[in-house]
Amino acid sequence: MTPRDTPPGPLLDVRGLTVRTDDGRTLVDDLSFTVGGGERLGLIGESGSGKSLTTLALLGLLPDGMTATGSVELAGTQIVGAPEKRLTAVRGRDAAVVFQEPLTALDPLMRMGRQIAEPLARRTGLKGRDLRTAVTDALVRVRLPEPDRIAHAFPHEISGGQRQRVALAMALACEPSLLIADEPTTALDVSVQAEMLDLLDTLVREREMAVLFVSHDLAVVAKVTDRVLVLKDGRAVEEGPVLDVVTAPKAGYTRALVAGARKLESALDLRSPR
Ligand SMILES: Nc1ncnc2c1ncn2[C@@H]1O[C@H](COP(=O)(O)OP(=O)(O)OP(=O)(O)O)[C@@H](O)[C@H]1O
Repeated sequence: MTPRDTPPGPLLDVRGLTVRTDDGRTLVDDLSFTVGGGERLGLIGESGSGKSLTTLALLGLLPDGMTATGSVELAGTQIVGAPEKRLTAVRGRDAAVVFQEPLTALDPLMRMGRQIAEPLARRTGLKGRDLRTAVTDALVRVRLPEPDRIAHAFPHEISGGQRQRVALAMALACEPSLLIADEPTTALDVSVQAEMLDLLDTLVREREMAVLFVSHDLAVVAKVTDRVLVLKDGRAVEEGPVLDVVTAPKAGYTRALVAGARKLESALDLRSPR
């Protein structure tokens, strides 16, 4: 990871984050949490609990008709209320996001190689043949076979699992300090899911990158995070080390989540020591 002049304190410091619609509905309610450099936090809750809106608010990407209040400091930059120019500088460099549906992040009319080349060129200044080599390397690093074929393909010409790897390669191309992964495996087949989780785990570990991992699936979160924050109806109901929350959940809602978590046992067995 390229060292940057980041101020002391957590990499991501969220205080009293609240998201309201223009017609007065509160969808995220007074949320506070931190993510330190290299730390992995899981954000968990069932559908509609406010996970996606929280991640969008962290990067100033809320849809029209919604407003965030409170404070989100990312690597020392205040995101809430920041002008677009400041947000553009932060996105990709300090935090990059991988969404559930990679097509959200990919331009359907641009070959995959060019899409990865753009952030790579911005960060490294590479051009021409060197840039092409760097693109191939980035595709190899996310374990894509036939990187040259993938680089020449359009998004619809490769599989969903391959697209998600390309989206991950794009997110990593800027070497962000924080990777936000919003249900990155939910749309994938179960076998592909496990590979993707393993890949994500390895790549962020190598880079000592912090991760905010968003999922409705406690088993998945238990595999890849250190700490977990449980959301219900836009509010935090519980937070703690993932093993504590899983083995001794305090809130009734968390207890129900744990009871319902499929394959939790096997997930914990597979959890690699950190
Ligand atoms: N563009 C929008 N306009 C109005 N309400 C919205 C919008 N997007 C989300 N919501 C509402 O905000 C609440 C939180 O949604 P959010 O998408 O953050 O939940 P989530 O936990 O990410 O769920 P899922 O796992 O299904 O994506 C829900 O009640 C949802 O209906």
